[in-house]
Amino acid sequence: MNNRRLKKLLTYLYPHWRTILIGVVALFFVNSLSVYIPLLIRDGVDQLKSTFKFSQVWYYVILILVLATLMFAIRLLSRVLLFGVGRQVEYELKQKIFQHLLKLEPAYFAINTSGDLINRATSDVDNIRRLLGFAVLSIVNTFFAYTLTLPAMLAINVPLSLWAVTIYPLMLITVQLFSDRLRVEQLEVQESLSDISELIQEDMSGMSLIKIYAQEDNEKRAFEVKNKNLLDANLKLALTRNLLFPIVEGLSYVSLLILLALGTRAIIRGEITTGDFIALIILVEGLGFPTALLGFTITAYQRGEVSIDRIEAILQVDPQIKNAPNSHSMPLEHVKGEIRANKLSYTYPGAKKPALKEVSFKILAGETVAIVGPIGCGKSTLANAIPRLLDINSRQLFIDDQDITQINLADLRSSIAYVPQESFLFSTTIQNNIRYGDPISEPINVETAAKQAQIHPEILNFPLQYETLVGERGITLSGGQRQRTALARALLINAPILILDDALSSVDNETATKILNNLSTEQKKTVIFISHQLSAVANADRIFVMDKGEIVQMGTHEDLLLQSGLYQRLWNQQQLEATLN
Ligand SMILES: Nc1ncnc2c1ncn2[C@@H]1O[C@H](COP(=O)(O)OP(=O)(O)OP(=O)(O)O)[C@@H](O)[C@H]1O
Repeated sequence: MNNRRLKKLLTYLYPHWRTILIGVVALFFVNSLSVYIPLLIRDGVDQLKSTFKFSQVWYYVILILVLATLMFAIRLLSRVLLFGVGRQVEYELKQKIFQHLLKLEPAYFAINTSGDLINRATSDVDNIRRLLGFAVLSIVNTFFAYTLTLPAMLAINVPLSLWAVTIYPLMLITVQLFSDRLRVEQLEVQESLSDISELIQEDMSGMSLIKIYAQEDNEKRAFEVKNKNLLDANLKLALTRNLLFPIVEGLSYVSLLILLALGTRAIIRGEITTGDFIALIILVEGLGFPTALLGFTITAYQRGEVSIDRIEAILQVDPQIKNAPNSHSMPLEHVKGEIRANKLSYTYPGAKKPALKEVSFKILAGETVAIVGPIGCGKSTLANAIPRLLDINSRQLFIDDQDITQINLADLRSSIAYVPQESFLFSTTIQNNIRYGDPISEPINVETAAKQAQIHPEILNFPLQYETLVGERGITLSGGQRQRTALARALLINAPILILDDALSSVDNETATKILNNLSTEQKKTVIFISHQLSAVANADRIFVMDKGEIVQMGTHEDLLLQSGLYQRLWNQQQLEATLN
C-alpha cells in the first residue's frame, strides 16, 4: 500500500482516534491476560504436583474462571469498538459520496453509469469498512500477541519455543496465497451476480418487448448461462474456503506435534516442568489465530487499495457548475422573469460541432415563447442552459439583466420551474410527487397545481385519489398523466419562469392549449414552451424557430406563416400529415 493511500486511510480513521485508542488498550489487556492465564495454569500444575490440596485446586479454578471471564468481556469490548469504527467510517463515506454526487452536474451522470456509481458507494465502501475494522484489530492483536506471548514462551524455554513457531511463517504464507485466490474467486461471484441482476432488471422492464418478439426461449437460455456461471463461481469459492481452514488447522497441529515430541523429551531431561509444558502448549495455540488473521489482513489491504482509488475517483471530481466566487443572491420575490441571451454558444464536451451557435434573443417578463425546430436542433440544450444544468460561459445568458453565472445557484434554480422531456415520477404518492419541490406544501396547494395542470379530475378517479401510490410500488400512469403530474409539480413551486421541454407531447392539443393559455393570461409567468406540435404553439406570444443550433426565425404564428422559411415548411408538413391521418 503506497503512502498516499495509507494517508487516506488514516484520514478516514482520524475522527475516531479515541475509540481506537480504547480498543487498543483493551486488546493489550486481552493479550496480557491470555499470557497470564497459561502461566497461572503452569504454577497451579507444578504446585499441585508437589503438594496436592483441594483448596489449592479451587483457588486456581476460581481465579482462572474469573480472569477468563474478564478476558472474554474485554475482548468483546475491543471487537465492538474496533469493528464499530469500521461501520462508522462506512456510514461517513456513504454520506460523503452521496452529498458529493448531489453537487455534480447531469453531464457527469451521462458519462458514469448508475450501476458503477452504486457499486462504488456500496461494495467499495464495504471493502474499506472491512479493511479498517479487521485490519486495526488484526494488526494490533498480532503485535501484542507476538510481543507478549513470544517473550513469555522464550522465558520458559528458548529452543522449544523457537521450534514451536517455525511452522507459523508457513501458515502466514499459505493463508496469504489462499486469500489471494479467495479474492479473485469472490470477485467472480460478484460479477456473475451483477450479470444476473442486470439481466433480470432488463428483462423485467422489457417484458412486453420479449413477448412481442417471442423471445422467451432465448431469454431463458441467456439466464441459464448466467445462472450456471454463478453456480460454478460459487462452487469454486466454496472449495477454496473448505480447503483453507483444514490446512490452517493442520498446520497448527503440526506445531503442536513438534512441541509434544520435543517437550516430553525436555520434561524427562528435567529442562522444563510439566506446568511449563502445558503453558507452552496453550501459548503456542494462542499465536495461531492472530497469525492466520494477519494473512487475511494483507489481502484485505490489497483489495482496499483498489476500493480507496475507486471511491476517491468520485470524491475528487470537482463540480463544474457551482457558485461563482462572488455570486450574489436573487430573492425570488424580486424576480420579474426577463430572459436575455447574448451570443450564447455551447459545445458538449467531446462533440465536434456546437449545439448552440451565437444564439441571441430577449424574452420579456410574462411573455410566452414557443421554441420549435427539427430533431437535434438544440432546443433542449437551450432549455438546459437557463437553469445552468450545462456549464455555459459567463456574460451569455441574463435574467432581469443579471448574468446567470454570477447568481447564487439555489436562487437561480428556485426562480425557474423546469419540466424535462422525460417526466420522472418517484415511487411515492401522487401528492408527494406534486409537492416534491416544496414537501410541506398544504394539500389545497397541491390540488390547485393539479387543477392548473388539468390532471385533478383524473386523480379523483384513482383508488386513493391524491394518496395513490405511483411507480414501481403503485399504479402505472399513462404518458399524458405522467406529464401533467410533472407539470403540476413545476406549477406548485410558483416560480416566475416556467420551461416546458416537450413536456406536453403526450397531452392532446386542446388540453395543451388550455394549459398554456391559462399560464400566460392568468399567472403572468414567463413561459418557454418547446414543442413539436405546431398547432399547440400557435397561440404563443412569439415563436423562435431553431435549426442547427441557431435561431433562424422569430415572430408570431401569423408573421411566420407569411414568411417563406422553415416554420412555413414545418407547418405545411404537419397540416398535410393531419389531413392524411
Ligand atoms: N450530452 C450530450 N453530449 C454530446 N452531444 C449531445 C448531448 N446532448 C445533446 N447532444 C447533441 O446536441 C445537439 C442538440 O441536442 P438537443 O437535445 O438540444 O436537441 P433538441 O432540439 O432538443 O432535439 P429533440 O427535438 O430531439 O429533443 C444534437 O446534435 C445532440 O445529438
